[in-house]
Amino acid sequence: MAEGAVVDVPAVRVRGLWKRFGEQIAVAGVDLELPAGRFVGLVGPNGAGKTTTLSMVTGLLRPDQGAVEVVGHDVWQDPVAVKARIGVLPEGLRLFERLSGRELLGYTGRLRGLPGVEVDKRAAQLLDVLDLAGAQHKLVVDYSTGMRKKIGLAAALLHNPEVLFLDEPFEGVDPVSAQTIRGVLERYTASGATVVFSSHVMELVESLCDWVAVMAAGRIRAHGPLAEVRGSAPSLQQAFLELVGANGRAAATDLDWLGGGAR
Ligand SMILES: Nc1ncnc2c1ncn2[C@@H]1O[C@H](COP(=O)(O)OP(=O)(O)OP(=O)(O)O)[C@@H](O)[C@H]1O
Repeated sequence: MAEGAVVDVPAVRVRGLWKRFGEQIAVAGVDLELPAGRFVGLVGPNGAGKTTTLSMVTGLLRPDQGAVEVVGHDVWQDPVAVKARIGVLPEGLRLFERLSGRELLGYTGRLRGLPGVEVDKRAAQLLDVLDLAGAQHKLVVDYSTGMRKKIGLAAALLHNPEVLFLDEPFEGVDPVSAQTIRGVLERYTASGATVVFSSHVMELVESLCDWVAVMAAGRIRAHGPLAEVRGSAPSLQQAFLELVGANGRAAATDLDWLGGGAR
């Protein structure tokens, strides 16, 4: 970890977090502490509450109850301090469609208060590394799904945040670009910064993350160093299935009408 990084202050501290949508309790009392300088994976089945949790942690959604601190600052009492220190690539990212990728980064950088020369330098480097240089003058509305993820990631990294939150960052991204993104993120965490990302892809989480939080039905089922969460299971996938109780779920054998035979 880099000298001078926030060693004792966790990157994220969540206490008693709750969120209900009508009858649906999406997040049911989450307590979580994520150490700084880690590559953290937040995993869980569909509807587990990952996106709702990340939205509350990043100040996009107000919790019903509970407190969140990011690098020691309360998200809801000191939102400006938190937002200056984080980068977010949310699910269903909304971008300014009528700007080119280059213009979008220019605009984001100025909003972040960076000097124009610095914005230009960082934008050019990010576009280059993420293989978007050739498309930098295209309007964002004409970008593919993967290109949108990449320009969103560039915008989230531009101000060199202390903590980067990514919701399904690899969805729709081709394998070559995924490898590039991995490289960028590994370099970023090696310098003491923290990445928190949600994913369904266990192999990816297992190969990238050194810290994992498993969520199911609005609660944290396990969290800690990857090896600890995996325990004696042969893979994170297996540990995950055991933790979320999916092993007993009705198997596809019930669908005996599916496939050959009578229609
Ligand atoms: N705005 C909303 N209004 C009503 N219900 C919601 C809303 N957002 C989330 N939910 C519900 O809260 C629960 C948790 O949803 P959430 O999107 O946080 O899960 P997730 O773990 O991110 O799922 P996935 O992996 O499928 O993206 C689900 O039951 C979902 O239907």
